[in-house]
Amino acid sequence: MIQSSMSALRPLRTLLFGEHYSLTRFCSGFVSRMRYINRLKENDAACLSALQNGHIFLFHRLIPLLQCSDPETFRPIALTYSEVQSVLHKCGSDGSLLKESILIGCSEQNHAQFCLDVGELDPAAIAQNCKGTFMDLRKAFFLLEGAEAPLVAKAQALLQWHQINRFCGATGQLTQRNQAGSQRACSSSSIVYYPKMSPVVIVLVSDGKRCLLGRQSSFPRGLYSALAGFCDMGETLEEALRREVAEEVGLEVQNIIYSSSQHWPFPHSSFMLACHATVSPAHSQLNVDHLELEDARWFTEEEITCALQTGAACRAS
Ligand SMILES: NC(=O)c1ccc[n+]([C@@H]2O[C@H](COP(=O)([O-])OP(=O)(O)OC[C@H]3O[C@@H](n4cnc5c(N)ncnc54)[C@H](O)[C@@H]3O)[C@@H](O)[C@H]2O)c1
Ligand SMILES: [Mg+2]
Repeated sequence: MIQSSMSALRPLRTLLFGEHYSLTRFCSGFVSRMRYINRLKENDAACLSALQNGHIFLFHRLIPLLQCSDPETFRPIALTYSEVQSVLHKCGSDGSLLKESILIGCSEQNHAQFCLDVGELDPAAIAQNCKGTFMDLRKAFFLLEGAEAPLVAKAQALLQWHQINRFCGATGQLTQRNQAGSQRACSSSSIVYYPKMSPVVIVLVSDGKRCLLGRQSSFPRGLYSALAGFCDMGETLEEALRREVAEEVGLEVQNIIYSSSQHWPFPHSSFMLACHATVSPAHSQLNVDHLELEDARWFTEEEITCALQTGAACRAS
């Protein structure tokens, strides 16, 4: 009975997932990778062994090493442990730096992935030996392959967190990291520190026909964005959203709908929570706080479509 219902499902499976679909592999691959990463965070010896068989992405003072396949596409360079060891030796390091690698994930081929900042070494020599180029992440972010941008962003965020959290806030003593780099602990206070993200709400406000975008004076010329702001301690997502829109443009929003979330590495890790919200057309008069925003305006769908298509600055009439 079970067998016959399974075979009845086969055409549907093939339709959904293709000829090579395997239920066992499809379900267990993700689960086993997540459990593997979790185990590496808790077991220093297992993590060290995974590093020796894993892939390592290099950074220099938080700038990722990338390979440019064509002017529009960049990819991070995945090096093996022995490749990094050889590059470090050529650049005058004894290789002990490798132990400072930080776990960032696990590839679909089950290779543990790590990042390492070689900030003390000559970047030109490293780049030449690896046939890559160090490129500021802000410039490279939108040129990276879809799945690789979040991995590089996560790596940079973790490296930065370790660099600025070397001391315990309670005792002033140096903290020690675990092998995976998923935490730092102070042996005097027993406080364990975990990588931190600040929750930020970002909201597209609509009056039914137009949507509201604003710009800070620090934005590149012509760039407008949905309104955003940090959540305060004790606030819900909805409270933070209502407060930010009220502060920045003087409107009271309704009908808040959560849309999606994203880690944002700049300048220090934020956890962006994206929402939609509305105001009634009768209450859409803006009262911009110019200490926070240089400008905020209502834009029609045609204006936004045109700006996105041409890549030009989005200008209101
Ligand atoms: N439209 C946007 O502004 C936009 C778009 C994409 C990403 N972001 C990200 O969202 C973040 C927040 O947006 P914003 O700058 O408009 O926020 P905001 O409107 O809350 O104003 C920033 C100010 O909030 C204060 N603040 C409160 N909590 C803070 C914290 N945890 N970290 C730093 N500052 C804190 C500081 O005084 C800071 O100057 C930005 O740093 C940026 O990385 C914003
Ligand atoms: Mg803001």
